Amino acid sequence: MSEAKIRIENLYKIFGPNPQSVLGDVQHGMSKQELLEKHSHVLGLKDININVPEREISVIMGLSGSGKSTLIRHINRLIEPTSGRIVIDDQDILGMSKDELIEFRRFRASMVFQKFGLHVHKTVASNVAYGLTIQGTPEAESKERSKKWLDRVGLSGFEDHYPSQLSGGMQQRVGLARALATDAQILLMDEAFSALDPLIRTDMQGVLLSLQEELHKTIVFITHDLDEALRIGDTIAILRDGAVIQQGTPQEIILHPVDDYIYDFIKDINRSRVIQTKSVMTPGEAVDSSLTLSHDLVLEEAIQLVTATESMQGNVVDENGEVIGSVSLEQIVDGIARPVAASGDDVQYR
Ligand SMILES: Nc1ncnc2c1ncn2[C@@H]1O[C@H](COP(=O)(O)OP(=O)(O)OP(=O)(O)O)[C@@H](O)[C@H]1O
Repeated sequence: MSEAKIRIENLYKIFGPNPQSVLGDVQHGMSKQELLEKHSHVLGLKDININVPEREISVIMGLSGSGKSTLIRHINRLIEPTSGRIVIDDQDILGMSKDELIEFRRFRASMVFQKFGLHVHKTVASNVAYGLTIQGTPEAESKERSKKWLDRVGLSGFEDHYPSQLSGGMQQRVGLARALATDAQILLMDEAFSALDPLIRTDMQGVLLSLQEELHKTIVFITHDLDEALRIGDTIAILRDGAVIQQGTPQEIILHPVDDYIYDFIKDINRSRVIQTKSVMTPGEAVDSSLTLSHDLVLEEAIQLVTATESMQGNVVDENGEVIGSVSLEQIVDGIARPVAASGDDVQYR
């Protein structure tokens, strides 16, 4: 895993007239419900500790009201914490002056919003150039960069259109181009695709993933949708009532849900499309089979290849083509059928 670009440490956020007066109670375990009933304060975030690795997509997932928006808005200090630290590139952003903060938002962190946040009276090209204009970039250069990013998100030819002339999916492409045009290393995406129809949404996820293969931004992506989280997240943190219940890679979360709450989230997913060969294989030496399977091949595809062999097994190779283990038909079927730990042990939920 890459180094942490953003470190969120012991972060608490309490909404209400006097958060400091009830912070101690929350730190000693007072629940969200009790805090509301006894002290009329709302617990937004509770002891959040998350490392956001550089050049990866970190998904924050949770149901409505779990604290996702509150959390992402701390990263560019649209919200001030009650307590805790947010360290970006080894700098505690809570110590930034007003000017440093403006600089940070202009050059280092861009945001993509659920409702696109476009200027309705500006053309598509001006919307994309907006961040560059406030950075002080000369007009000709802004224009050129705006055009380049519109090309990259598949909107060349739409420069002079207005947002209302575009579909929702196209408007969000403009939102994405605007965020990318500033060259900020950090992208904060708050339910960025949630307002889109399912097919367009899947399409936008593909656009983001293919751009990311080349750009390697540090992306914090908020969603309430598990399929989206599994598809785009290098890591996922799941929030409930303002606290992180589990964080890990999609494979870890599916194979090792820490409790019933997480299990309820994952139990209906199509495991064969998410679990990869490496997660069910026996690590070690090659077995007698002419079949090689990539370590990240999903089980749905692996099962077809393995059933076509005589020995009903194959060797698993890493990205360099080196054998790292083997997998049998039985292991694949087991992985698809029920939750198993990477070790092959059954997972107990209670
Ligand atoms: N300004 C505020 N004042 C009081 N309570 C707030 C404020 N902002 C958020 N909250 C509360 O904090 C909790 C977390 O809210 P938040 O909006 O971060 O959740 P969310 O997971 O983003 O939900 P959604 O998906 O519905 O946007 C909720 O209980 C919410 O009511």
